[in-house]
Amino acid sequence: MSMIEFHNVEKYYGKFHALTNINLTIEKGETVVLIGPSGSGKSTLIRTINGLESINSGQLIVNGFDLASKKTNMNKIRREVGMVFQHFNLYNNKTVLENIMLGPRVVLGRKEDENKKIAMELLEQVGLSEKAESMPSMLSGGQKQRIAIARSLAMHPKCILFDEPTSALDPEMIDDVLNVMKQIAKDSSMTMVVVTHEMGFAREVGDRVVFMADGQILEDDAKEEFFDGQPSNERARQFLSKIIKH
Ligand SMILES: Nc1ncnc2c1ncn2[C@@H]1O[C@H](COP(=O)(O)OP(=O)(O)OP(=O)(O)O)[C@@H](O)[C@H]1O
Repeated sequence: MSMIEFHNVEKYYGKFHALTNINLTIEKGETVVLIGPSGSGKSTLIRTINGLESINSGQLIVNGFDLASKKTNMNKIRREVGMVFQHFNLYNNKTVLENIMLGPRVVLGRKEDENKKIAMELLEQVGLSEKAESMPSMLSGGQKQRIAIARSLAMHPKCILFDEPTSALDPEMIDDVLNVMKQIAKDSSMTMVVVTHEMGFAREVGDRVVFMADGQILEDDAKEEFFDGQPSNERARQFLSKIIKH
């Protein structure tokens, strides 16, 4: 069974056609990088996977569950599919440790000792053990994003969606966050869908690159094909040469 399957998916915002005939299958353990110009529908696509946006037609299956079916428990989908946002979305009135422990305590009922142990291990994994008792306002953007990643991992998701996780960061913070993401990508059991312009990340740990424009998927290639060959789509080629230049 694949982790994510889009079949002929359409999405409208009012009359605006945001996603057109999306067909995309993502296997368990794959890291897929989604690229494309601003407004091409990348965020919309990624947000349909955990139900933050609904679809208008077609079929979207996540870990075997049909998201359009009333029988599907969306809370279960959101437990299994984590999300990391551009602007972190941490609870600013809670310590770093509390930010990480809250979801597992409330949603999973994880016992306090075990919850704390897992949270501390994750803080170590993202290189921020010494920040456990800090408030998010005391952290840099890159540190906040690493905490947001740890918080997502604490739920033991099967899949994590990353929506431009480094685009709000100062350049010197970006590598710290990408390194944490690369570590996660190397864990072969985790499925990752990443909207990013960081082609170094795609080259190093991506399995596939998907190019979108105007709400459509115009290119879906294995990484080697995308970078070492040439995307067959003209717009994808132009986009690639533009982002690689900058
Ligand atoms: N809630 C909404 N209501 C109406 N239109 C929307 C809404 N959200 C997004 N759109 C429109 O849908 C299109 C796709 O937006 P989306 O955010 O998915 O693109 P994107 O590729 O992620 O862009 P960016 O790289 O700038 O974040 C855009 O034209 C946007 O204006």
